[in-house]
Amino acid sequence: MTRFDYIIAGAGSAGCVLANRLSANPGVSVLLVEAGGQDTTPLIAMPGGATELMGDPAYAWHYPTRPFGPSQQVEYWVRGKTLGGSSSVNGMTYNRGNRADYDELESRGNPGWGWDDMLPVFRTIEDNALGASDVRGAGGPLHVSTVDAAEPLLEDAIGAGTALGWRRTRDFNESDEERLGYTMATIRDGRRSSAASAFLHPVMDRPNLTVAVHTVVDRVLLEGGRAVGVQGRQNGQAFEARAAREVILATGAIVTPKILQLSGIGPADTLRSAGVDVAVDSPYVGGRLHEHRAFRLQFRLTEDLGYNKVLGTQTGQQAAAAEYGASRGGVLARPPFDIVGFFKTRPDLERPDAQFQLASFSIQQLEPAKPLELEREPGMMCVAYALRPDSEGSIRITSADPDAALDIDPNYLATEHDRTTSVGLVRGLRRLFGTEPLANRIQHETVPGPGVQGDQEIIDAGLDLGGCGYHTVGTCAMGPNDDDVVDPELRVRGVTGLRVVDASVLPTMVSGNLNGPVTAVAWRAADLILAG
Ligand SMILES: Cc1cc2nc3c(=O)[nH]c(=O)nc-3n(C[C@H](O)[C@H](O)[C@H](O)COP(=O)(O)OP(=O)(O)OC[C@H]3O[C@@H](n4cnc5c(N)ncnc54)[C@H](O)[C@@H]3O)c2cc1C
Repeated sequence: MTRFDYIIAGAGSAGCVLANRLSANPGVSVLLVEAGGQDTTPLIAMPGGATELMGDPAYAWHYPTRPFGPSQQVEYWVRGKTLGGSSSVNGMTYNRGNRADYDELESRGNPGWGWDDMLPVFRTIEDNALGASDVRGAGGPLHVSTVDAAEPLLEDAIGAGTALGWRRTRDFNESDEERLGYTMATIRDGRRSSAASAFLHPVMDRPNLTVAVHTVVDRVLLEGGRAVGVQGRQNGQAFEARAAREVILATGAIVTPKILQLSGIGPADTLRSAGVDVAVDSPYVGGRLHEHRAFRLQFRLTEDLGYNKVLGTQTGQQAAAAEYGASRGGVLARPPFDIVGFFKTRPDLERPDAQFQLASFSIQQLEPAKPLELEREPGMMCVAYALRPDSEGSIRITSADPDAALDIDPNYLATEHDRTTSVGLVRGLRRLFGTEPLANRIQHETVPGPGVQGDQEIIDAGLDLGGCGYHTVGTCAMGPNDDDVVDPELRVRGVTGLRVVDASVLPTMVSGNLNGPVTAVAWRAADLILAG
């Protein structure tokens, strides 16, 4: 059996940062364990490969949820399964969330997580093409740029937003007002900047860092109330490794609570009914889950504009690939969503409560765990969600067998806040698409369609035709109370030598997409771990 100072489970957004930071001291040995394989496929570096990767079981996990909504559909929650984790398959939109999000985290009893602590972290990790400023970083490992596209259709969409009073911006992270513009993304010069390319590959040759791919962690080894290692399978064979200092779970907000529960740390009733001995009765492991419910709107265009024509046929795809190969340019060098915007669903709000992302293509009805298919006719798609949902779902094991399906209950739109905000956001987006100069480009709404008008109809359509935001948080949330899963230093309560560092530690949703925030959480967590 092998022994290391630190074992990090999961080489995703958080795990790659931790591996980089913890192995910086050559006197410390680090094992990074990843269930997926190497990230060598060119589809990862090419931004346009994201939609293909999401449907490919070699690079993505597909976790089924409980049936929900009017049609009792089962939804598949996608996560990255390779070095870089979800940052290798995600949509690359770069948002950090705002001052108020982090200040709230701190005011809930988590010292050191407020904006004044986190802004310097973001500035350290960023290499923003807009250059350094009071609120931006340059020269850091993570490449970020605003992917402009001076296309008439997109310009008209931005024009409609500014006509509604939303500010046009090139840096969404500068302010928290109503704003829209071309997507700021973890892309530079036509290449994705994943957590692996930014933080892991540059240090892979350190002799004190071991990276074990195709290695699944099933359980944390506990001895006398201390985490002493991990147990799992490597290429199908039993695998065990020991940690002299700490085990750190960074397997993401779906799997980290699963591993804790399989290790006997979780709600006693869940563990007992799954046949797992209870080591620590920790009631909120897997609970307090928050996820964005993304509503989808689609529109038919009056002219043959947008990407359906280019990417909807094999010839068009080949031409786009040739353009990308020749110059790393064209549509495949862009993030899936061209425009991002934030707005208020009610004028009296202090800050935006809705986010949308707009693409100049439209998709056929989603099929579980299948690549997206584009429509043939010209269309635009918009996905949007209530920024800070407070409905609480859960993730529970159903058996002591690590291969058994999880019980994932999204519990979407369970609160009045989430329902009202979601209805407001759909109405706000219809206003955007009905405003000139964009209105002139729109023939009609195809999804959910003009017949869907009442509040309940809008909510039902969002549940049946929308999707998850891929932003699960809260399942091992930090907090000051005895029953919070981890303390503000991300140590798992009830045992020693064990931390959680990934999206699951955030007790509330940050206002936006999650890759940037998780990267920053991991950077700060590394400081805490190194400080002992
Ligand atoms: C399809 C998709 C699109 C997204 N789009 C965006 C976007 O545009 N912008 C944005 O900011 N955010 C986006 N996100 C969200 C963001 O990427 C994630 O929130 C973030 O990457 C989560 O980081 P993490 O470290 O918590 O987990 P992950 O990055 O998911 O890492 C977890 C890692 O653990 C590994 N693992 C899982 N189980 C085991 C096991 N048992 N043993 C060992 N290893 C295991 C996984 O393979 C993975 O590599 C998207 C996410 C997805 C899935």
